[in-house]
Amino acid sequence: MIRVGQGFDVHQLVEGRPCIIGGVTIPYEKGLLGHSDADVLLHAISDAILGALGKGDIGKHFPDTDAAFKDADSVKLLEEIWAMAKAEGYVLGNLDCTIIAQKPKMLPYIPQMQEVIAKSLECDSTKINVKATTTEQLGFVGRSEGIAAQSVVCLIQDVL
Ligand SMILES: Nc1ccn([C@@H]2O[C@H](COP(=O)(O)O)[C@@H](O)[C@H]2O)c(=O)n1
Ligand SMILES: C[C@@]1(CO)OP(=O)(O)OP(=O)(O)OC[C@H]1O
Repeated sequence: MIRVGQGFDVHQLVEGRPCIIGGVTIPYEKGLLGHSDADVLLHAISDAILGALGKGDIGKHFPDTDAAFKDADSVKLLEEIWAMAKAEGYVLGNLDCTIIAQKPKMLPYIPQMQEVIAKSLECDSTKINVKATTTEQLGFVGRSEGIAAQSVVCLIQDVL
């Protein structure tokens, strides 16, 4: 069986927080605000996988009211979600995602993000595509008030 899912997330950019996107800490004057490490890209990917599995969203599994997830490493959350997919016999077909950010420049960090994501999803990094775009200075992203990310995923159930 083939299942598809999509995910979308937004986090506010504030001073005094690290800028962690796709599991990579990017040097920047601001970082993303959240209950966890606020890794907007990994949250969009997590939601896409949960969507494909028909299992709700990241907040359902890791509530932002639970102190256990304060400053949580989103790589670990993604790995837990991937364990659910594996338990149902799925492998990753492919994953495509977009970071929507006016700043900072993502391009230099994308290969490293793809490696982190591929390791978490136990697949070759050729199955993972990360892109970035600005909003041409329009809207909250364009004013650098926040960063958004979206993702689509294709999961294939191993039916040997
Ligand atoms: N935060 C970002 C945004 C964009 N990029 C790269 O720049 C290219 C041009 O962006 P446009 O929004 O003007 O289309 C884009 O294709 C990305 O390669 C980036 O690295 N970081
Ligand atoms: C990841 C979780 C974990 O508590 O916290 P946040 O970092 O606030 O992220 P968000 O994408 O707003 O919602 C999911 C939360 O449950």
